[in-house]
Amino acid sequence: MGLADIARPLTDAGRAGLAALLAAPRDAVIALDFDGTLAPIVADPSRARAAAGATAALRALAPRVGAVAVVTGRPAALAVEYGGLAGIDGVVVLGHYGAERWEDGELTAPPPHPGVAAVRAELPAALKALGAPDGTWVEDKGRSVAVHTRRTAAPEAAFELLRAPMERLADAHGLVVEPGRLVLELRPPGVDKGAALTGLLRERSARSVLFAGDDLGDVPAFAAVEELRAGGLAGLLVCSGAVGDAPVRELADRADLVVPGPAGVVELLGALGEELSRPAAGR
Ligand SMILES: O=P(O)(O)OC[C@H]1O[C@H](O[C@H]2O[C@H](CO)[C@@H](O)[C@H](O)[C@H]2O)[C@H](O)[C@@H](O)[C@@H]1O
Repeated sequence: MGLADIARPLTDAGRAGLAALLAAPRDAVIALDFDGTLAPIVADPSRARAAAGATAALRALAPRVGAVAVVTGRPAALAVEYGGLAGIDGVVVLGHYGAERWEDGELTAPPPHPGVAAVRAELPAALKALGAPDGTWVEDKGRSVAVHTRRTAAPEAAFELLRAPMERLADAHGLVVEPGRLVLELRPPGVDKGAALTGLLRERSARSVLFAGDDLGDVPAFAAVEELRAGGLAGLLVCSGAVGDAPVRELADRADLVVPGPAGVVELLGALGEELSRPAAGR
């Protein structure tokens, strides 16, 4: 299947975004979330890896566009490792929702927020006192901690049980809760994927953007593209419709294009790469 079969945006804005990307790819940024978008969702976060064909598709696209970026809640170095991104020239990784940046093998990151150490110390007793069910699991991400409920017997109920208390614990230490797919992440405030993406687009003087995401943490990036579109940037918003979990309604409703999970994202990226490898007027 070619790009015309795979990428049929439902909106005028999305069609304009795709057209602008194809007309002037070197002025375009392709920005992608990691978990649920480039990598299928799995029960153990340490086993998440880029979907089959994702790394090859990014390798083919990177030299043809202004920039390829991975914008993720993951630590940047982990996204590089799990995504097989280390050898791809021109890829930027904005990790921890934009607090970290990895480029050309160099990681830049601010000092850790002191509230994270405090939460890390208090969390085991807090979860016990709350009666967190068996299977509740804490992922220590260094700059944040994430409480996962996917491996409990009733993941949604466990998520709801823990949500308000985790918000109180985060607040007590100057942190915020980032809710995601059966995960409550306690992290420093002041960054989000919208600000991270906007900064990158400005830095690269981008004239078009494709952003693909699947989860609540991607909503600020969708909002940023919507706002930038109002100011003249062309943009295509892609929802990676979850395979397994229900899609995040807010993203699916705001997307110009919904694709079937990471396999669909890879298919889209592959078709874009193929299209951009054809000789065309103006490129
Ligand atoms: O911004 P992202 O790249 O989407 O990262 C957000 C969170 O993703 C991870 O959790 C999710 O993926 C796991 C592995 O597939 C899955 O087990 C979990 O249920 C999902 O919520 C990651 O573990 C978190 O640290 C990220 O914040």
